[in-house]
Order: sequence, then C-alpha cells, then structure tokens
Amino acid sequence: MRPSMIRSVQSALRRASSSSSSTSSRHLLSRAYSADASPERKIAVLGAAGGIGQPLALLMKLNPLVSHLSLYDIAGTPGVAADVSHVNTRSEVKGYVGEDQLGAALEGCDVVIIPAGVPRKPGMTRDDLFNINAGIVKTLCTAIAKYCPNALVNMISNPVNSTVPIAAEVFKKAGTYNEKKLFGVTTLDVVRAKTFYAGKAKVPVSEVDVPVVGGHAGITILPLFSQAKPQGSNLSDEDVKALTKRTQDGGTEVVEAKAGKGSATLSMAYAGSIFADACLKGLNGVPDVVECSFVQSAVTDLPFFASKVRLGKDGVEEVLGLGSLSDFEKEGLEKLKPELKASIEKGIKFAHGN
Ligand SMILES: NC(=O)C1=CN([C@@H]2O[C@H](COP(=O)(O)OP(=O)(O)OC[C@H]3O[C@@H](n4cnc5c(N)ncnc54)[C@H](O)[C@@H]3O)[C@@H](O)[C@H]2O)C=CC1
Ligand SMILES: O=C([O-])CC(=O)C(=O)O
Repeated sequence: MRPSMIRSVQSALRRASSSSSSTSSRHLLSRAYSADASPERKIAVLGAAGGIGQPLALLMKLNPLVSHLSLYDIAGTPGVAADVSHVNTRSEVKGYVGEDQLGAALEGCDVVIIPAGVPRKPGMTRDDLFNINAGIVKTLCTAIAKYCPNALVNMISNPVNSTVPIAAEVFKKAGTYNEKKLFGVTTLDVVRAKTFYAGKAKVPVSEVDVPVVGGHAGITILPLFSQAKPQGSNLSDEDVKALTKRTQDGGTEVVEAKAGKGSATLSMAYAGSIFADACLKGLNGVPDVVECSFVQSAVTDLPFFASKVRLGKDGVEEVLGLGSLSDFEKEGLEKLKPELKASIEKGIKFAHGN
C-alpha cells in the first residue's frame, strides 16, 4: 500500500472510531482498501494443524498478498482456523477437516503449501519417512490435480527429493503437470546457510545471501559459500567445510535437540512463508523475484535439482545456472548426484507402482 493510501486508511479508521454511526467511514475504508489492494489470492496449507502448519498459517495470515487462507488437515483445523481468523489482517480464513472437505479447501487456490506428513525422530533419515509420506503426498496431489490444477505447489513434506518427483508423476497421470508450477521448498537450507555464514564471517545477517543447490537431504544439500555475499572476510577452507557440514546437518541438529518431539517447525514455517511470499509476488508480476528451489531442471543431468529460480506470473520463469563453483563445491556436486538420482527414481517408481 502506498504511504498516501495508508494515511487515507488511517484517517478513515480515526473517523470510524470517533463516529457514533460509522457506516460511511467503513464504506470509505473498504473503498480505500479495494482501490489499492493486490489481486485476490487464495492459498491453502495442507497439514495446517501440525508443527509447521500452525505457525505457517499464522505467517500467511500476516501476509497482505493473501486474500483467502484455506487451512486443511485430517484433524484439528477448526480450532486452528478459528484462532488464526481473529488476527486483524486482510485474509478470510476457513478451516477444512477430513478428506471429504479437501476439494472445497483446494478449489480456486493460487498456491498450495504442503507440510503434511510425519517428521523425523533421532536416528532416522528423511528417507525413513518415505513409506508414510509418499502415500500422503500422492493423495493430496491427486486432489490438487482435480480441484486446482493451475495452483503453484510448494512441497515441504519429506523426503522432498522424492515427494516432488511423486507429485510430478501424479500430475502427469492426471494430465495437469506443468513443470513451472511444482516446487520443492529448500528455503530452510538457504535460511540456515545465511545464518551460519553471517555468524562465522561476522557480517550483518540481513545483508547475507548464499545460494544452496542440489536437493534437501544430507550431502545433497550443497551451499555455495564461494558465491556468498558479502564476501570480504577470509574464511579458511576448514571454515567453509565446517559451514557446509553444519548446513547439511541443520535438520538433524534440530531433530536431536528436540529429542523425539519432531523436527524443525518454527524455522521451517518462516522459510515456507518466505517461499510462498516469493511465489505470490511472482504471480502478481513483481519483477526479479529469485529464490532457490528444487524444480524440474536441465542445470545438471538430473531431472530435478535445486538452484536459483526466477519466479513470474506462471511460476518458474527461469531456472538459473549454478555459476562458477570452487573445487570443493565441484567435488560436492559430483558426490551428491548418485544419492539424489536414487531418491528421485524412488519417488517416480512409487508413483507408477501405486
Ligand atoms: N522441506 C523442509 O525443509 C522441511 C520439511 N519438513 C517436513 O514437513 C513435514 C511435516 O512436519 P511437522 O509439521 O513437524 O509434522 P507434524 O506431525 O507436526 O504435522 C504434520 C501434520 O500433517 C497432518 N497430516 C497427516 N496426514 C495428512 C493428510 N493425509 N492430509 C493432510 N494432513 C495430514 C497431521 O495431522 C499433522 O497435523 C514432515 O514430513 C517433515 O519432515 C520439516 C522441516 C523442514
Ligand atoms: O530434518 C528434518 O527431518 C526436517 C527437515 O527437512 C529440516 O529441518 O531441514
């Protein structure tokens, strides 16, 4: 909203609160909003009653680009929706519970965020979640293909390296696949890389940018600290190795600290809200919106790969290349490929066989 519009809304609000009959002021207020509001955008969070889903629902409620917020889960969403709906921001909130309400939750959606599924416990890998989460993702994507085939899908459910290929196969089978509209959310890796780099390089975290490429599990997460901005402090090779390992193990660090009570939820909700916001900005025509994401890609010989992606009115506008890599990063890239390939193939095989 432009400053002049904010001032006009504020003065309308003042008039509304000082008037005994505030109907005309309310009318003025709604005109002021509708004149300058961004386009109507409906987004859904699937798994909205969970550890990620709840704070993500709140963060999306705070996003002025959202006009309709649809909260879906197999249980618990009426309470979450009632709670979040009291926050005095633009979007109208509705809760949906159980599979027979999934269609209504999805109809008309521009963006669907999926944090549905089980999280890790200590000692597990993300791939150990495959058996349960693959089926959940398949069911949800089948419904997306039916009720909102044009939505941008933000996949958070793990293992992302396999759930994104599963989603692609489900959409292909339904005849709705558009490679520009399917995203594995790897923003938390970027968030972590930025935080850890800022701490080590002693630079203000708000100024830091670090691309993270590859996938979203262990060594498939490849932060490119050689391209970190701002440069300027001399990190040793050992520092870069340690930062890389910490970024790759960031999820496990949280799983162990939570000691059986799940994995990252708050930082993931933050990361998920950043990525969804970028998708909305792209849809709304904001120029030069770039985030890393795990997408269909020709950047390497693998069919899906995370790298910087420019977002536009139809989703992916351009998948950006990797840029120049240090020898350490080149080595990391070659090491991650077999694991990432196997995870992608596992997802595709599951989708075909079930
Ligand atoms: N991409 C990433 O960077 C990250 C991914 N994750 C993943 O996100 C997923 C969710 O994690 P949390 O929220 O911590 O788990 P959680 O167990 O707290 O919440 C999951 C929610 O999904 C719901 N759910 C289960 N089956 C469903 C279905 N068929 N339809 C709709 N909802 C369903 C559950 O009822 C629950 O409310 C996990 O797979 C986790 O590994 C977690 C952190 C980071
Ligand atoms: O580690 C996990 O299981 C959850 C996750 O993907 C992350 O925190 O990066």
